[in-house]
Amino acid sequence: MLPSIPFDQTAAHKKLKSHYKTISKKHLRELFAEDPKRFNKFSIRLGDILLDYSKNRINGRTRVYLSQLAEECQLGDAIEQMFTGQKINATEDRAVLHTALRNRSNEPVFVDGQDVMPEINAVLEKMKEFSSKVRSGEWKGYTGKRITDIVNIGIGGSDLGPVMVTEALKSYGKKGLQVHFVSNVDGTHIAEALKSLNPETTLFMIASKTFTTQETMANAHTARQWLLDSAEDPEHIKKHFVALSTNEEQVKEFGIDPVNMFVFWDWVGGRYSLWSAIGLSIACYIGFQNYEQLLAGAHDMDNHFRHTKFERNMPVMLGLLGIWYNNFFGASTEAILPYDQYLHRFAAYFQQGDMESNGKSTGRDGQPVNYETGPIIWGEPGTNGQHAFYQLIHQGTKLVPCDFIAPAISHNPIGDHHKMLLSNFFAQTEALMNGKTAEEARSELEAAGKSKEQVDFLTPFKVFEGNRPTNSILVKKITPRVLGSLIAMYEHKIFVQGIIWNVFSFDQWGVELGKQLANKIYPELQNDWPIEGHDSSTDALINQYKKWR
Ligand SMILES: O=P(O)(O)OC[C@H]1O[C@H](O)[C@H](O)[C@@H](O)[C@@H]1O
Repeated sequence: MLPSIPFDQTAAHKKLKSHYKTISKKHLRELFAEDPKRFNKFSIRLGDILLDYSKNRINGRTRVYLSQLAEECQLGDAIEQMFTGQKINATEDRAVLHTALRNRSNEPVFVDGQDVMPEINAVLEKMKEFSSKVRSGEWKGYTGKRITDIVNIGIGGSDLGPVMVTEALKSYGKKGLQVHFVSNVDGTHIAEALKSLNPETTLFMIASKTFTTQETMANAHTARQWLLDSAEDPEHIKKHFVALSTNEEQVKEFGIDPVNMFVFWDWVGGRYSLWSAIGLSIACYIGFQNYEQLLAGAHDMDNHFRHTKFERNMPVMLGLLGIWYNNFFGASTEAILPYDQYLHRFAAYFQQGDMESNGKSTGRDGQPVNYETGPIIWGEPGTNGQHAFYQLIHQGTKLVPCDFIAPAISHNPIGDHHKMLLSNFFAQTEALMNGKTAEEARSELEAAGKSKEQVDFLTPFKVFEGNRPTNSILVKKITPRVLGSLIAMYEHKIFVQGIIWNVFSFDQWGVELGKQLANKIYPELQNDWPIEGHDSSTDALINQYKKWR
């Protein structure tokens, strides 16, 4: 059982609160001037990943207090509880073992006294065999042709991870094999996906932990009908449908041969499932060896997280810095800004990862928390974001701590593109930190030949306060291994924060209400009679819809 320690009542919280009064008056420029070794002090290197967190509004003392906060909240014990299969997801009475899925050491991990590694390895072996058959063309469709297109049908965690990773590792993708993702119950999604596909060469992966999710089941049935419209004989389904799920009964009921089922377990959270059978589309697309590298990268980060003291621990420091801004500076959002077009779904992926995990307001003691918990996560790749929303980050009234991520080596070294991209990456964090003083703005305007009146008028608009905190995550190259480490780093950051905020990070009760209400309204839409019984707004909207459809 995880401890339940209200974080705002810890001694470290008190210290941080009064320390904040000093630090918040300091400009990052001053902090850098005071300490020439700042980068050395506040950066961590792990293999091909460098985390520079020196451009944060902290000094050595801040880090000491933040680490004390983690100690007081018994983070170390909580980490051990997760890795050793304790049922830390208490509201669902489940262990949390995505780390076992990528446990390349193969050391036993026990749940209820049973080692889970043999079954994990068996599924990985099955994924290896299957993916190599699909890639080599040995796996054939109902007319004997090789598979050219994989359609993953799933939503939430059964979609976002595979989408993000296959996009991020596109340069490792197999030629002649396309992956498509259908998630939305909006018929447009599947209709558009199927438009260009040939049933003879298309393989569907029905990805659903529960195999009861409305959207996924609706899309899966539509896909099955689409296949049968051409293949006719239901016997052919087994050549074109596989299931990735924990629910064997429902898979059978749908008509997928259990031989074509890739299982995982209730101790894999949906938003942490790309390391499980849910990763099959990834393994087929980039090849099993590369998929194993992804797992290995995550395992590297797992080891680092589990065995490194807090002050040198990437996920711990990222988590603590997030708490520093969220709970002491009052920042309510965090931006993730990858300077890598391949990572264009990275922020979207962690919107679910973070917001579904820590978007909670009940403490582990069952009491409402009276402090802020999970932030709003958002972001887009640079440099696009610079021309869209960076104005607010630079000069708006809100504090937006940002993570900047970039690879030193591009997969597409065309001309000077990468140098231009990276010059923007470096320039942005520098500008956010330093800002521009009124004097600097004035002299720039004067140098540009502006009149005295123009200089007086324009100067206030050209001033940048700076002092905007950023983390820079510079990696050598976005390889499967580096990506695996990056994903695991953010997963563990979320874990750290959930422990300290005293919430349960691995359930998602908040998603249920919408589902329940939609299920109630769905039958009301089956006829054209006006309805009543909801509030006046909902009644009127439904009735207008019935008139218009
Ligand atoms: O994999 P499934 O059982 O179909 O669930 C898909 C998704 O359903 C819900 O929205 C949950 O909140 C998500 O965490 C989950 O990933």
